[in-house]
Amino acid sequence: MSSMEELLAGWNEKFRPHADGAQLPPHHPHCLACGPDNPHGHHLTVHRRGEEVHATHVFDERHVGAPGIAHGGAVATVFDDLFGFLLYLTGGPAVTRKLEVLYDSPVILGTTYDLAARVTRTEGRKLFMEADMKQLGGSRVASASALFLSVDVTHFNQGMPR
Ligand SMILES: CCCCCCCC(=O)SCCNC(=O)CCNC(=O)[C@H](O)C(C)(C)COP(=O)(O)OP(=O)(O)OC[C@H]1O[C@@H](n2cnc3c(N)ncnc32)[C@H](O)[C@@H]1OP(=O)(O)O
Repeated sequence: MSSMEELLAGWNEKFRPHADGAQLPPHHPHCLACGPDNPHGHHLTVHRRGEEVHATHVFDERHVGAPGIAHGGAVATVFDDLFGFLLYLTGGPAVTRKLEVLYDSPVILGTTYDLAARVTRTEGRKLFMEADMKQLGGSRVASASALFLSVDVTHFNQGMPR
């Protein structure tokens, strides 16, 4: 099965309503952040909590930037993908148009972090989102804001081999 077929497989299942507390399905098996079959991936597991999505995550040596510290791009990857799970609550596909990350403190490898994301405003096709990453029961280490734009499923045809 191609990655595109994997993305579209169960599309209706992905965008059906998900109960509060439910674990949300990965975008597709090889997704860099949430795909269970991607050996380089973050294997993010995400749950719905009310109108938010939540995850806990431990960055490891595959995500290293400075020694012992997560690469800023890896942190951004996790935020971007977490925003992608909010689409299961808003009910349709959208893609990142703008992503901004504020790095408050180094994200330390081997440490468990709590992440939460929410939609703050919608305006036509525009979805404005915010997220934060905190030490367990502790202070914020990073936050992010994003603009996603709703797209038709044909958007993803652009990834098909030519
Ligand atoms: C199934 C889901 C998986 C989710 C995985 C996790 C998320 C991802 O990693 S997605 C991958 C990364 N993102 C991408 O590849 C997207 C690449 N970009 C594109 O394809 C296009 O630019 C796309 C589709 C986003 C937008 O294109 P297009 O439809 O032409 O929109 P565009 O005309 O630029 O903008 C639409 C509206 O947004 C507004 N807008 C655009 N950029 C901004 C901005 N930075 N700030 C505020 N408004 C903006 C525009 O002004 C316009 O407003 P209006 O309709 O009121 O005039």
